Amino acid sequence: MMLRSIKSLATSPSSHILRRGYASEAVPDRKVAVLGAAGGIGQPLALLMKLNPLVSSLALYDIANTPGVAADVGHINTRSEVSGYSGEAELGKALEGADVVIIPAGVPRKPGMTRDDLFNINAGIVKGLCQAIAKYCPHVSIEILLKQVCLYATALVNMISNPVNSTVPIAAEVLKKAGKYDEKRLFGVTTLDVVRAKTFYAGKAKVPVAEVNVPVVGGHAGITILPLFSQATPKANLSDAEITALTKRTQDGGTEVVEAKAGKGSATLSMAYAGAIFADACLKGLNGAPDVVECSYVQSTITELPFFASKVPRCFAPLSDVALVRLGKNGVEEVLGLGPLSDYEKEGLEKLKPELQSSIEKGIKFANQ
Ligand SMILES: NC(=O)c1ccc[n+]([C@@H]2O[C@H](COP(=O)([O-])OP(=O)(O)OC[C@H]3O[C@@H](n4cnc5c(N)ncnc54)[C@H](O)[C@@H]3O)[C@@H](O)[C@H]2O)c1
Ligand SMILES: O=C(O)C[C@H](O)C(=O)O
Repeated sequence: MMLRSIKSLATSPSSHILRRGYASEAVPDRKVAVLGAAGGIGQPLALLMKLNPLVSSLALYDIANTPGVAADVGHINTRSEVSGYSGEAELGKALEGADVVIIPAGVPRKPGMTRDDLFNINAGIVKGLCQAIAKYCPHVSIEILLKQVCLYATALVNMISNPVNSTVPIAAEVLKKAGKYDEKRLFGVTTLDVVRAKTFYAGKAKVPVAEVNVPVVGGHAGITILPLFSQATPKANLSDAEITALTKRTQDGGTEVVEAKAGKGSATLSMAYAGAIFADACLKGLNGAPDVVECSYVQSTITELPFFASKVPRCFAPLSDVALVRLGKNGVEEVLGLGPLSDYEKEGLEKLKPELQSSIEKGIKFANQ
C-alpha cells in the first residue's frame, strides 16, 4: 500500500504540487528518527522512509558515518528534510520532536549464533538509546481531578535490534524508570516474520502474494515465532506436512539469510522493507487513519506472558486529541486476541512460552541492574 502511494506520487506529473499540498495542508508534519542509520538495515530503511510522503523530517543518527548517508538520501526529491547526526553528543538533536523512533542499532548475527548471543552487546546499546529517548523525546502531562492526563507522550518506538524478545522489555524498563513508559507506544518490530510467512505461503498455496494475509504471533526468535497458517487467507488446502514445513521455514527465515550471507550479517533489505511497512502503519495510526492493523511484539495480556506479538490495531489520535483517547471515543487501542488456533498452533503456543518468558525476564533483569 505504502509503496503504491509512493510510486503514484513519484510518477505523477504534478508530484511537486502534491508534495507541497502534503507539506502545508492534508498531511501533518511528522518527524521520524532512525537510530543506527548507517548500518545494513539503517541505510535502505532511511531510503524507504525518505520515499514515504507521511514523513516531513527524517533524522538519521549513528555513532559514525551518518553525514554521508544523510547527504546521499537527502538529494532525493521527496517531501522530507533529511538531517544526519553522528556521535552521542548529537543524539538529543536527532530525537527532539520525533513522532516515531526506529531502532536498528546493534550487531547482527553470524552463522552458528542465536539472536540471544547478541544480548551482551545489544542490550547495552538499546538501554543507552532508550535513556536518551526518555530524556529528549517530548512528554507532557497534567493533573486533572487527581488523575495524570497525558497530553503529549514519548515518540512511538519501533524496536528492531535483536534479541527483540529481550530488547523490548529492556526498553520498557528503562522508560518506566524515567517515568516515560507508555505501553501503547513501544513496539517490537516482528513485521519481517509476517512478510516471510506471506511470501512462503503464497509460494506453497499458489495464490497471489499481494492478496495473502498471515498473522504471526509470539516473539521474534526460533520457536517463539508462531505463524498462524490456519488463519491464512486466501484459504488453501495444504497438508499437515506442508503447514509444518511452512512454519519451520518462517521460524528459521532469519537463519536462512544469515547462512546465505556466510558471515556478512543478517537480513537487511527485507528488514528495511518490513521496518518501513511498520513505521508507515505507525504514522498512519498517528494521523488518525482507521483500521490500521499490524502484528507487533507489545506489552500484552492475551497470554500469561507480559510481552507477546499479536495483531495490534492502532488508532492513535493526533497528539492534540489525546484526551479523546482517554475517553475512549477516538484513538482506541486494543490488543486483539489470537483467534481460533489449530491443535498444531496450540501446541506451538505452549512450547514457546518458557523461552519467551525467560528472554523477557533476562531483559528486565538487565535493565534493572
Ligand atoms: N527485528 C528484526 O526482524 C530484525 C531483522 C534483521 C536484523 N535485526 C537486527 O537489527 C540489528 C542491526 O542489524 P544490521 O544488519 O543493520 O547491523 P549493522 O552492523 O549493519 O548496523 C548496525 C548499525 O548500528 C550502529 N550502532 C552501533 N551502536 C550504536 C549506538 N549506540 N547508537 C546508534 N547506532 C549504533 C552501527 O554503527 C551500525 O551502523 C541487529 O541487532 C540485527 O540482529 C532485526
Ligand atoms: O535472524 C536474524 O538474526 C536477524 C533477524 O532477526 C531476522 O529475522 O532476519
